[in-house]
Amino acid sequence: MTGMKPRRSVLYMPGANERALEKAKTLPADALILDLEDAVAPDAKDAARERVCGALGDYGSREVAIRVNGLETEWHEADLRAAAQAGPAAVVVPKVNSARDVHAIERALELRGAPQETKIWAMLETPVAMLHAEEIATASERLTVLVMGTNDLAKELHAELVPGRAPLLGGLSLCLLVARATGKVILDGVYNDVKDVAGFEAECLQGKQFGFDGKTLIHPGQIEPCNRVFAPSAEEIDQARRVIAAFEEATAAGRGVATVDGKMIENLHVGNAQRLLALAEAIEA
Ligand SMILES: CC(C)(COP(=O)(O)OP(=O)(O)OC[C@H]1O[C@@H](n2cnc3c(N)ncnc32)[C@H](O)[C@@H]1OP(=O)(O)O)[C@@H](O)C(=O)NCCC(=O)NCCSC(=O)C[C@H](O)C(=O)O
Ligand SMILES: [Mg+2]
Repeated sequence: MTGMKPRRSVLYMPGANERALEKAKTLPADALILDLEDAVAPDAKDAARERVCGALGDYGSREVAIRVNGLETEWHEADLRAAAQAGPAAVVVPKVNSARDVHAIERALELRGAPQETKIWAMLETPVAMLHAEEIATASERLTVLVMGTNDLAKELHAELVPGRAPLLGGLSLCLLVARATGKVILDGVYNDVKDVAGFEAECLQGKQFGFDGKTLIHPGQIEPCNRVFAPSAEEIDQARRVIAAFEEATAAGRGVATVDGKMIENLHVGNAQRLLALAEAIEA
């Protein structure tokens, strides 16, 4: 678990919005996605591409990704060429529907000389992607992160975005199963109402309880609550330390099981406790 990267809060910024790109330098999001897709109007695509690719060096040690336009669009080719040359931490690809799509991106990045450090983050946001999630996740070693696109998914499903997200839970669960089965990081979708703090926190908590590694965001005001919810709390850290200590003690005494606060602890609980402590350390660092 060394080298674990916190990705509690991953903020989208419209690539055409100079003010937002500037402001993000001082924002405490774990990672940033400079967007060339939905947040940029067609007339502004070329200027946004140039601005975003030129801005990459300005965000310190944080992961900075570029979201390109989708494979079927007229801007995709130019976006990918520019991103490959700029060498962001990742290229975020919207509306990935198959392993073939991932292979096409991988080939294009290699042909255009993208550094190996530039990873692929695939957005899962269509019904077809839900059905192909496993083949997408396993299509390339370069693909390290799955990103839920819950607005597009709701649109494609003809579903409503309601508190608790009942219409989306099947897709969210499926993608989480795939992420965990294939060892990929997975980020939850965005919450559109930037003024609804309580609703946003409730959705962060739901995402954390599901097992998401973090959440994608659209506004600076969402960063602090998101970081808080997705970080291990002081109680969770204390509990994890006690689980590890109790299990070590049991093992030393020749037992394979222990109890902490009256609850059974086995080897499998130790793995989770170690992961939680590694995340806490990575956040601290
Ligand atoms: C949602 C917004 C349009 C709201 O804009 P606005 O009302 O102007 O916000 P504020 O006035 O409250 O802004 C306050 C200051 O914060 C800066 N700001 C705002 N948003 C960002 C941001 N995302 N990153 C960095 N900085 C930001 C403003 O410039 C103000 O700064 P200052 O002047 O110094 O006070 C707006 O927040 C916005 O455009 N958000 C991002 C939208 C976006 O990126 N959308 C695309 C990604 S989401 C998506 O595509 C979903 C997915 O694909 C799916 O299918 O679900
Ligand atoms: Mg989308």
